Amino acid sequence: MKPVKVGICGLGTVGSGTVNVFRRNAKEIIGRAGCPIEIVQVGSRRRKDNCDLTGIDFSEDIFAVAKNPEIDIIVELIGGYDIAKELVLTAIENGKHVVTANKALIAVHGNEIFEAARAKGVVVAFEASVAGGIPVVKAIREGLAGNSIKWLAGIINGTGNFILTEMRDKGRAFDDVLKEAQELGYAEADPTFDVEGIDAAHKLTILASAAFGAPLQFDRAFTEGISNISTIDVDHAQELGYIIKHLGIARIHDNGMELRVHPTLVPADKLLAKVDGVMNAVLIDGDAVGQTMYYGAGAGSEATASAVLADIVDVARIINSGEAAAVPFLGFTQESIADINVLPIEDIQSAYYLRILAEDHPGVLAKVASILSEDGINIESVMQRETEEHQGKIPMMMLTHTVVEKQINEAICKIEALDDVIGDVVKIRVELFKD
Ligand SMILES: NC(=O)C1=CN([C@@H]2O[C@H](COP(=O)(O)OP(=O)(O)OC[C@H]3O[C@@H](n4cnc5c(N)ncnc54)[C@H](O)[C@@H]3O)[C@@H](O)[C@H]2O)C=CC1
Ligand SMILES: N[C@@H](CC=O)C(=O)O
Ligand code: NA
Repeated sequence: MKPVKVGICGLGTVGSGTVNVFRRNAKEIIGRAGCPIEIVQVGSRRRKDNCDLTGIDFSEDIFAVAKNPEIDIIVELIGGYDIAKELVLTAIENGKHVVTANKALIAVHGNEIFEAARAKGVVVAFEASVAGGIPVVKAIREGLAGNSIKWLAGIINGTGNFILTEMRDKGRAFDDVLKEAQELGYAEADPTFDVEGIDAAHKLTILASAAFGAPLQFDRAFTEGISNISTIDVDHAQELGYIIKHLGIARIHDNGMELRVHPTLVPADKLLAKVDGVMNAVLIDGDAVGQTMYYGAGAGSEATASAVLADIVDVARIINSGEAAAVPFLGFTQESIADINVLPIEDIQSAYYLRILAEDHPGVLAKVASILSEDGINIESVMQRETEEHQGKIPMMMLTHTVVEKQINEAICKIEALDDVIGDVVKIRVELFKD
């Protein structure tokens, strides 16, 4: 059988991992694909010492790789929006199939890229773009194809989860842990994408579209990062029986879908609360199967290479069996993809954790409680703690029952207007994983 020839663009963390794992596991990979596979060319700014390129042509010009007539599959591992888009469209224009780990590219330009690929009859595969090595795109598109998916929630940024875990367990400083995540190759080229939730929102956008059969709508996602999480809230949440995790949540309703990324209190006994370090996990609720969870390394050189190579195997099989055998890009045929309105964050329903700093006067708690009760918000539990940091003042932590976000925001405005209340009220959403 004719060998399938691969060109890799970008020899960084993931690119070098892909070459190294391919060299190590070529026999199994080829055995699974059912045809010979060869990495014939690598394009990148520079070679890497940790990667043996013997027998592979090296070029500093990634566009030369994308146009190389010998190549069947272009693997885009340069990252970013603009040049990556031009590169992928050039590859498609030249009749190449594309494998990419670039969630920014798919979340923002995916609709256009898929259209170009469909017109040219080539495949765009992107398993590595969401949750690194976890085969979660495959799980949604294929394994759960018999379900109506109701919601999904996931820890989908390895860097952010690594930072939160190290801060909580070892008391390490935010910047120090971020620096380590960068050294380990977990972080994005611009690490604000990790800590401000943009990377997680890219991934959630992709998961939601595959789960619900809608076009990609990254610009409508609600995004809040982890940079404002304080150790006070991490500690108080734990006392209340919760762990703070940075979650991406997508949920379908009759009038639209939720698409939101933010720090979230997760009950400590839930599996998601126990997902630590660079690990990712995605919990998916399907009407037939119920809840299933997918867990594994969300970032890192070889873990991500694992997903890139699985896509190469899939595409090699398609090359040999015909395009008709390919799973549609978002799991649904183009004709059945339908627009779904993304609900504004004010319309979502959630339980909330509130931290209110007040003068230590009698009756403050009663005033706060009466505002909440007048606004129809039930309190689940209250905790007061004197701290050395806040002499003469008293932080009050509250958990509310589920309400519409607009309602809690109005109550917070009234609470902040009380004379006894100091500064802004801290609000963190609580997820109970119910329907
Ligand atoms: N590092 C990780 O754990 C994961 C990364 N990803 C994604 O994989 C992609 C690659 O990430 P990394 O390997 O971490 O990045 P990286 O920064 O380590 O590697 C990118 C490589 O591409 C080269 N490059 C970039 N632009 C170029 C250009 N115009 N011409 C020639 N060479 C160019 C760079 O020199 C570098 O060697 C990104 O889209 C990232 O979001 C996805 C999952 C996990
Ligand atoms: N920067 C990302 C890499 C994988 O997608 C992360 O930390 O999760
Ligand atoms: Na994946």
